Amino acid sequence: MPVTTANLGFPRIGPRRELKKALEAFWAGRIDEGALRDTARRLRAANWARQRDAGIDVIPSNDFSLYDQVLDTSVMLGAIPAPYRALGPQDSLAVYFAMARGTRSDQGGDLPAQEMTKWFDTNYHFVVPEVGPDQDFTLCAAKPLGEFAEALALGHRTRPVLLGPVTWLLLAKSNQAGFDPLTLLPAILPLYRELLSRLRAAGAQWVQIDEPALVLDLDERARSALRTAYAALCGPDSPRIMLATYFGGLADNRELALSLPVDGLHLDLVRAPEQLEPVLDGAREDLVVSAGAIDGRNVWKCDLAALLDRLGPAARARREIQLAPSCSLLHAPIDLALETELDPQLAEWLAFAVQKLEELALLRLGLEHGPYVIADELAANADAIAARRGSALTNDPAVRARVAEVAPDWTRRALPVERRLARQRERLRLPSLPTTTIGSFPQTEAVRKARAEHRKGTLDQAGYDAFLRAETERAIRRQESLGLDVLVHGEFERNDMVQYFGERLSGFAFTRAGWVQSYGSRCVRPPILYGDVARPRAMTVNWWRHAQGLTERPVKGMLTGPVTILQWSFVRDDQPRAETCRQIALAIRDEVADLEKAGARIVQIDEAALREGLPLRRADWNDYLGWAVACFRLAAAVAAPETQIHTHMCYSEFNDIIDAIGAMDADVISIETARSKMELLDAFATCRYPAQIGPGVYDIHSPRVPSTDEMRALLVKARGAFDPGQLWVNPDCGLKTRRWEDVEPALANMVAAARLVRAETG
Ligand SMILES: Nc1nc2c(c(=O)[nH]1)N[C@@H](CNc1ccc(C(=O)N[C@@H](CCC(=O)N[C@@H](CCC(=O)N[C@@H](CCC(=O)O)C(=O)O)C(=O)O)C(=O)O)cc1)CN2
Ligand code: MET
Ligand SMILES: [Zn+2]
Repeated sequence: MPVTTANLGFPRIGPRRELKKALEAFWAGRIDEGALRDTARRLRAANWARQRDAGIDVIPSNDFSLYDQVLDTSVMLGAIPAPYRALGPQDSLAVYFAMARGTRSDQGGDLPAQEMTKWFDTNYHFVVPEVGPDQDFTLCAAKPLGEFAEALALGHRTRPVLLGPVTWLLLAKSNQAGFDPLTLLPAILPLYRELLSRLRAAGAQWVQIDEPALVLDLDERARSALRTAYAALCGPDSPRIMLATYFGGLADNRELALSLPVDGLHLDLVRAPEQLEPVLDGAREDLVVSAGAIDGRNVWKCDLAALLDRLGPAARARREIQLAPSCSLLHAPIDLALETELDPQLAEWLAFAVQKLEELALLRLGLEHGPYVIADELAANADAIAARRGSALTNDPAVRARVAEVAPDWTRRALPVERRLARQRERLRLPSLPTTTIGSFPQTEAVRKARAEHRKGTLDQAGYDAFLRAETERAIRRQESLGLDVLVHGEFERNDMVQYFGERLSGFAFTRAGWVQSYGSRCVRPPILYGDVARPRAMTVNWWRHAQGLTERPVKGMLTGPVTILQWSFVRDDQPRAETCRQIALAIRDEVADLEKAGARIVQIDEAALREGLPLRRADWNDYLGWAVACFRLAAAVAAPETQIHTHMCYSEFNDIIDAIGAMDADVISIETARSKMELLDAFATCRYPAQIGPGVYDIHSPRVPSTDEMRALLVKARGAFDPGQLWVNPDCGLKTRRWEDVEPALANMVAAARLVRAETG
């Protein structure tokens, strides 16, 4: 049987972030819809051509999105809450972007954005579908059909990608307590059937339906929903269906998956290599097995020889095998060829999206015709793998020795939380319901321009520093006049909360163009953590000292925590993540000690990604939470009892990990709650969280300015769940993506709300 190559999805932002730039220009009114759609069309055409040129047989369509593929699915099904629906036709950009971003009052609207949350265990965010009991659905198939036709006209008979109905419903939230979105399955299946038959009529021979929910712990409802769904969707009117699972193994869902009448099954063999044999053994003979053998979530070159060995037997059997990345390449940077400044030795070890597709093509040649047809490439690949394994770059004996020295008391603070808080109260003398922000202030055009000029060399170090110091001073003055109680320096010197630290630690490398979409137009450039991590010198102390020197009010030292640095980097795969994380924790611990020595009374250690790093299967939780919490404590516990340790987390569902949150033993935690209207607080209240907590009252993901009343109502709700002395008042997250014009009135309203509630509480 032939071996084919397939891709599950290609990054859509463009090699130079063309989509980001076009979106932001459109939102700012600088370009019109036609120009935005032209850019989108050009990007799709270029992506299809690149995939074909790389040797990919099965190329996806409808993997493109102007914002998010889950939102695309909601709109396609007509799951549009009434206030947005009123803004225009189902497929209009007005409706689409209102759901994604909310509408601004100065433009005649005042709608909040829909909730956003993390896509499985990635740093990609999707817009959460919202449905209710009297939900009606209406199919608008323009996007998948349009993109299929567009590709066909360019000579590519693509395999359209659809998000599966069961995963879509499992990700949806109900707008009414007690309602289970999964009960809507019978209502959406006819729409999917209609869509499939129209795709088939348009010439699609296959579709890829993503059901990553199949790698989760599923209850019987979800399992039976999958059976019902695929019994309905597979049939003579549909194209053949490649059911895609990724981000983990099928494990106890394997038999279920194999019982579905689909034509193909995609497996993530990077996260769960052990599932290949049992699937091959258990599958119908005509089931096409898609082997997700190349890591779509990391940047390392594959080991070609090892993969030829592993996949050889499957390729020689009678079944059709497809070679693919483990998941969509959405999570990988686009093209290593754009990196001109990487250490050439390190560059030899890497593969980005384009290179990963080339690896697939090589692998196919090797499997089909024997390794000798790719002898040169195999030899080069083996050299790179061996060089990385043996390289001194990845091994720093001093770091190893220090990690070995860590003793249990390094992770314990000297006093229990109640006694620490008492001392901190004495020292800080804050009002009740103290107000603060999460750290960053707007990264304005001017800030980015200064940084870009500094990098290019047109602004010298002294000039750049002077600029940043002035910017920090302005932020301090603004916070003082807003009446905030605990201040921040504003993070103007940071390009990103992870990249900034990576750039100051050894063991990390950086790309020029290795952008990965985080949400909408927002991208990150995850550092590449290739070696042992050490901190050559203090990273933040001078900025903190400058800021604290400008004001009497306490300024928080501001650090990113070890788990978050780990989670948002491309991490070495030659040792356990826990080991790498401990090295980062020691570096952050030294920074905490230095900030304290410099006089910081409060140090915030952000662990925004702690929840996102949670394994998808419950059976793996304890192990992860054990080392992740220990790493946070290793970083924090060096602080004296009177130094207040804050932590911050966003988009976190804490209900099921609340014990671990408590075990972090922070003095204050700030969390995202505004969008979910304080839903999260129950967990903290029920477990009688002993420390202090700042539930976000201002949704910073949207440019909308929340009113005093609205934030006051949220605070009143929070006050019901906690002791008055326990609560802080703050936004959901940092303000770097916002403009001062929105931030100032919003924070003024926030301070006013805090004062109202203080007065009411007496
Ligand atoms: N790593 C990470 N993950 C996270 C978050 C986060 O802050 N960091 N926050 C949460 C939400 N996610 C977010 C992700 C990105 C951004 C964001 O604002 N990203 C910026 C880029 C930030 C950055 O790296 N900026 C650099 C580079 C700026 C830039 O574009 N420079 C140009 C040159 C510009 C010029 O020459 O004028 C270039 O490099 O091409 C800088 O400021 O220095 C963006 O997309 O616009 C916000 C939130 C969850 N995950
Ligand atoms: N201190 C960081 C900031 O305010 C925390 C952000 S969490 C994504 O931007
Ligand atoms: Zn945050």
